[in-house]
Amino acid sequence: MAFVEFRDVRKTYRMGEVEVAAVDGMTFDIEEGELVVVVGPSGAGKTTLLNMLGGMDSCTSGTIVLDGREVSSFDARELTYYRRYDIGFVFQFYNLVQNLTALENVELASQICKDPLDAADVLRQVGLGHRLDNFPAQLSGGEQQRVAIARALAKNPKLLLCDEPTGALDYQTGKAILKLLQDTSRVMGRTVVLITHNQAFTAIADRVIHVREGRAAGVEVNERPVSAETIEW
Ligand SMILES: Nc1ncnc2c1ncn2[C@@H]1O[C@H](COP(=O)(O)OP(=O)(O)OP(=O)(O)O)[C@@H](O)[C@H]1O
Repeated sequence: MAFVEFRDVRKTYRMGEVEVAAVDGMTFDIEEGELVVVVGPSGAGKTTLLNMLGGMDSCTSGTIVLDGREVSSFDARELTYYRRYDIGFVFQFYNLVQNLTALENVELASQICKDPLDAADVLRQVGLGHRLDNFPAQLSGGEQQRVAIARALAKNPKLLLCDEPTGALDYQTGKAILKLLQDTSRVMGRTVVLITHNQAFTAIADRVIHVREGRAAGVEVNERPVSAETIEW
């Protein structure tokens, strides 16, 4: 059994008389410790996929399994625990609490977890050891995204889910964040799922899931992923 399994997963939204199939029979596996890039055009179903994997949305049919547990059969209470204990989220816009320091932002997340990592240690790991006491407004965009990544990692999650994490960053800063996410998988051994519309990111992934019209149109295992520093777009 794979670490993550999606089996014929569907998500339909009803808008008046019309039903929209945001995800329309999606099947793929993810192995533990992989960096996975989910790529596809706007409207393909990437965010819907991520929301279901992260327990923020439930599927209409199909099966979703993480680490041997059937997430797709969880009730609302189980989903709350799942989001809290098992999943770390990183979004395009960092969503930090503005009146808390970098350290306090990370500690806030650790406080709701069972087995959190030390907040200062994780901030040092993401290269922010010298910024612990700064407020978000005193940090650059890239530094704020590092805090957001530290906040997600401090929960010691089974899965780190990232939705367009470089979308608001300039080219060089975006590359540095990609490198950090790649190291999060390679060095720290975390399973990282990154969604993007940028095809260039596929070169750094262990596994690439191409999403088109609500389906996994192709899944590639990349035998030789390149370092995030070397890609260009
Ligand atoms: N809550 C909703 N209600 C109705 N339709 C929705 C809802 N969420 C998503 N959709 C539709 O489902 C489809 C897939 O949307 P989704 O946001 O998953 O795509 P995406 O690949 O993440 O796109 P983008 O790259 O633009 O964020 C789109 O046609 C979208 O309009």
